[in-house]
Amino acid sequence: MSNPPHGGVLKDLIARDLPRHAELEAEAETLPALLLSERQLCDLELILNGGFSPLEGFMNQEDYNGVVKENRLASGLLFSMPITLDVSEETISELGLKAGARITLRDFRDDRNLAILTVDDVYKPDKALEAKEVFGGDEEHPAVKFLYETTKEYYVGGKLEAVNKLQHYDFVDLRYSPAEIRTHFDKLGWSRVVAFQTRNPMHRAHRELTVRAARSHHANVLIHPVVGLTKPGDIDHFTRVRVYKALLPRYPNGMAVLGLLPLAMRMGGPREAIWHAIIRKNHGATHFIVGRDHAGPGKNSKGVDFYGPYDAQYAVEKYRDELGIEVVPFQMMTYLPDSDEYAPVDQIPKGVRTLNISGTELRARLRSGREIPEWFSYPEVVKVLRESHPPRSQQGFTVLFTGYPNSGKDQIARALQVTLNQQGGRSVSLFLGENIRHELSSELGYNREDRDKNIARIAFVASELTRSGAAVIAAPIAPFEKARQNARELVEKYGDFYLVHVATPLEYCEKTDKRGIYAKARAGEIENFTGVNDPYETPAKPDLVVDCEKQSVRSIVHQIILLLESQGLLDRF
Ligand SMILES: Nc1ncnc2c1ncn2[C@@H]1O[C@H](COP(=O)(O)OS(=O)(=O)O)[C@@H](OP(=O)(O)O)[C@H]1O
Repeated sequence: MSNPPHGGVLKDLIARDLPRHAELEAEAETLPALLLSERQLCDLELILNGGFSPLEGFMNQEDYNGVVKENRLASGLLFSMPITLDVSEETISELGLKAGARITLRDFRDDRNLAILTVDDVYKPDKALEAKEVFGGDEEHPAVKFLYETTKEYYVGGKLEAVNKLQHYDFVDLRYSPAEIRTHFDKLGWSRVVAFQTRNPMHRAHRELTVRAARSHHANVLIHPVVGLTKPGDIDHFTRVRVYKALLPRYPNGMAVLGLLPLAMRMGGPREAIWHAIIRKNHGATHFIVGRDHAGPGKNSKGVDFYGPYDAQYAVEKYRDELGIEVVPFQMMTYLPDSDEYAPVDQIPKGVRTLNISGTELRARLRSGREIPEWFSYPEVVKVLRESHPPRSQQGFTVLFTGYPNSGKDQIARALQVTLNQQGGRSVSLFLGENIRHELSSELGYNREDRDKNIARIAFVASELTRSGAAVIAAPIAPFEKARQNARELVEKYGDFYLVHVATPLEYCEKTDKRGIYAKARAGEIENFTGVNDPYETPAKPDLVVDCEKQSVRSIVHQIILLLESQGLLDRF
């Protein structure tokens, strides 16, 4: 038998409402509909499948106030995280949201009807209070930023009736609802289960920690990673799940199960730890590991920790009697090279040597292709990480040339393409100003708005190619600083971006113009011609400045190659 759910009854609304499916589906089609955001969908999924039991819907004002102020629902039951459905004033009037109204909640990805909400109340939350009480109030806290920047001004409370499950297309076999995982535990004959929450890849330390927890509590292990929303910048869940799958065979046979949790984390430290424990209890776990700085977002920009390292552990300890799931506090595990074992940091005798690789160090090693030792992680785990974090020599990048017409940027761009092709190892895409005007921007002219659009399109394509590991060489005029800066920001999400200012003087560009295009512009036959009757903004922070009047194309290309080499992009293994 698994642990009873929070409040005693698993609120599996999908199972409850299945007998009325046809009727509810028909009604859902007739009601005003609200398209849910990604975060709202995560919350909805866990309300519908009972992961948030005893909730049967989004919180009304009474529940919300109780949870914000004292971690309690109106019934008095412990609950630490506000689960609310936010809407704007326009949506309230568009959908006619008022007590008693019924609306359909839809999935924005496929327009499927997921649930019908019967409105209990519509209320305006005190965001400052929520920010302070629930998350600690620091304006840089990701959940506080989300609250102020993304969350709408009103909340709608009300119970839900389930119409359809959310559709998932990734790792479907590993997604267990609470009822499914409980059945699975029963099948395996597990009655004591210690759940492990994670939003990071797992290495040897995590395997040791979970096995120790299992050993000391005579339990089996549920590896229960979050695959909904985690902290921005985290390793994507596709990579992480492949890591967990690779790690699983390293557990003694039959000891551990991997199940994915579609939770939208808030990074709420102590509040979140209580919430996580309740969710795991609903999934049938009897024990829950709470580590150092559990669900904490780290430090703010001043280097101050959002939470103390053990705040989460104190919080769960405070409610231990009513949580109904035993919390297993854990210290960080550290490697002891002399005995080739892992031990909790607080149990290491003075003078014993320890080794550790921080997350930052790990990322640096992945980037450079440097060794990741077996004492830290398993080769099969490292292999998965390396596949999604290729070394610099296999990462994509973009070189954007900017300069006057006939500045020589096209010749340099072509020569650079040939040089990179000679080196091999990457696909190289070349976008000359005129090709792009022909293929991608044929309807655009040369006023500022159109030029900005042209550069934005080049940047979009360049960013996608950079993401997939290609080298992109683009050579538009790109006369405006803002558009160049936007291009940089977009590409840098996925790889390196280098701006090369081809600063050949205008007179020289004009003098050597064999196409006669400057002459036409001077004769008034071309409007908005850069350098003649349209401005060129000199780049404020180019990565390189070159000049075709003074330098040969060959020497300029060599300079660029040296720049790329210095950044590790041309290394060979
Ligand atoms: N009005 C006007 N101003 C500037 N350039 C003009 C104009 N009309 C046509 N051309 C020719 O169009 C070529 C491509 O321009 P771009 O797409 O690079 O311009 S921009 O970056 O969008 O500003 C560019 O060629 P290259 O310099 O060879 O790229 C110009 O020769």
